[in-house]
Amino acid sequence: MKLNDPRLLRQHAYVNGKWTHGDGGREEAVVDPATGETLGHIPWLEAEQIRGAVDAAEAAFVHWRALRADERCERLLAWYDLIQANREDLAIIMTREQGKPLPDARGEVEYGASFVRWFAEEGKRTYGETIPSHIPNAALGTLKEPVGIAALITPWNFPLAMITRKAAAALAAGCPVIVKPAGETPFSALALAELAERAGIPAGIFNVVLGEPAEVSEILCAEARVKALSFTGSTRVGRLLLEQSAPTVKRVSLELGGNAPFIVGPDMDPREAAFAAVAAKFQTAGQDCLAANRILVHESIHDDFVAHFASRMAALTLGNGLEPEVDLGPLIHGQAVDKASAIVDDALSQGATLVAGDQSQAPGPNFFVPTLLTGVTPKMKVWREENFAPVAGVTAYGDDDEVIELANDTEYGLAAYVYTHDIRRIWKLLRALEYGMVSVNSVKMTGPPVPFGGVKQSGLGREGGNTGIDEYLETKYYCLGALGSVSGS
Ligand SMILES: NC(=O)c1ccc[n+]([C@@H]2O[C@H](COP(=O)([O-])OP(=O)(O)OC[C@H]3O[C@@H](n4cnc5c(N)ncnc54)[C@H](O)[C@@H]3O)[C@@H](O)[C@H]2O)c1
Ligand SMILES: N[C@@H](CC=O)C(=O)O
Repeated sequence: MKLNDPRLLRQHAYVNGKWTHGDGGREEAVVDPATGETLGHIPWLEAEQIRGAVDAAEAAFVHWRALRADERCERLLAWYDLIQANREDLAIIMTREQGKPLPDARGEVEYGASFVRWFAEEGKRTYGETIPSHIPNAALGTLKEPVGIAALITPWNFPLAMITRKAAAALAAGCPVIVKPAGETPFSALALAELAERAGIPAGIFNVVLGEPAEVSEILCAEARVKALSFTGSTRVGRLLLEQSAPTVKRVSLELGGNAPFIVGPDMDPREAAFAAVAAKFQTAGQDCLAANRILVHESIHDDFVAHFASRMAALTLGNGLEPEVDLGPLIHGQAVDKASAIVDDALSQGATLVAGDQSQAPGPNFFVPTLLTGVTPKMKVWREENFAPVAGVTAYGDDDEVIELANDTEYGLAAYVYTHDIRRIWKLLRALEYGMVSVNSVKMTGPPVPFGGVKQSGLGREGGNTGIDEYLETKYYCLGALGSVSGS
């Protein structure tokens, strides 16, 4: 891989400020999903080494939490500056290991860095409260204290931003972190570790452990010294980790799967709505928790919408993300392609219509040609499951009550899109949709100030915004009694 700074491509775990081999000699290859080329190898750490990361974090916590908030802020801003200074290398690493087009990877680096700057500042605003006392001669209040060691387990679809959105909040709050990135995309995490070290974040505060996923997660969940677990990934694994964290009663934050409805009202210009729906569906080749999977179009404009959607979709270029003009890269691996094919086959066997999506045109084994299905119904897998592929399903509906029922007919509740200019309809849908985030007439909805997260089986807690740091803080109540006469208490 050609980088301006080759030292950013690390092939070791990073524990207690040291680049670490696996004691057992186990390793995993990291493969470019566009070409099948092996980009490098990462070690799998053994159980004792994972516990060693917890020992290191425990020792380092004492000093990190004792720093003033503005001192932690300085280190985080130095990290932010280094991420920005190395953004092109970080984007290349990401495109090679994840497959997304280079402009999207640059966008993710920018997005990921923005959380570091945001939380560097938020760390200075972890205010406690003064409580009007009901106890004579006492002063009551709260302090905010770091929860302790945080384990951060992250997915492969956003290999950098899903780490910084958690790690920056935890570090700003005064917590050390142990990051377990996805095995498919470890190099972005390791490059972040290299830059954290250069930024002066002390040994033991930002650790990256690598290993067999179930093994590593089990150890981190079972460790009583790990006080918080923040996971982004599938609902299936999220449930498992929640269960594994129960015996040690951890603070658990879960950012899980989505199956977003995209609702188009009868008043919409079908072309405008179709272009927006294409943008909301095909980002990261559909491998996005916010992907507009279930497109619900009012029956009066359905046919026009579908025609515009199909022609916009046909203009998307599928290919290696390093090549210019590519809109969609590959899927992460062959199983993802198999899953997408099975979902399309299931829909067709139940009566859906394939408007476009000729897989014989795929430029390589991990590529999936953007696919449009109409006549999608709630019985189909393309409705029930998060397809995580460039497969769009369209369903016609008759009125607002019907579309609300359809949109909520899923175990997921992450994000929903609404396209209409009718203010009464907007308000009705906004209130009735069972989602953590509702975006009206805008595809873009995320960013540092946003409380990102889902309801139902899409997760627990919120990341980002003015509450994201709370996931890593404990509230300590104090009662100072016997103070003598306290004016106003
Ligand atoms: N809500 C959000 O903010 C958000 C953001 C990005 C991705 N996601 C979701 O992530 C999923 C895609 O990512 P993915 O395929 O990497 O998810 P995944 O659940 O398979 O993996 C996520 C992480 O868990 C680890 N893991 C996998 N199996 C495990 C097991 N049995 N025990 C413990 N750990 C295990 C993986 O190595 C990885 O680090 C989608 O469902 C997507 O919607 C959600
Ligand atoms: N696009 C999402 C990631 C989901 O996969 C985000 O912005 O967090």
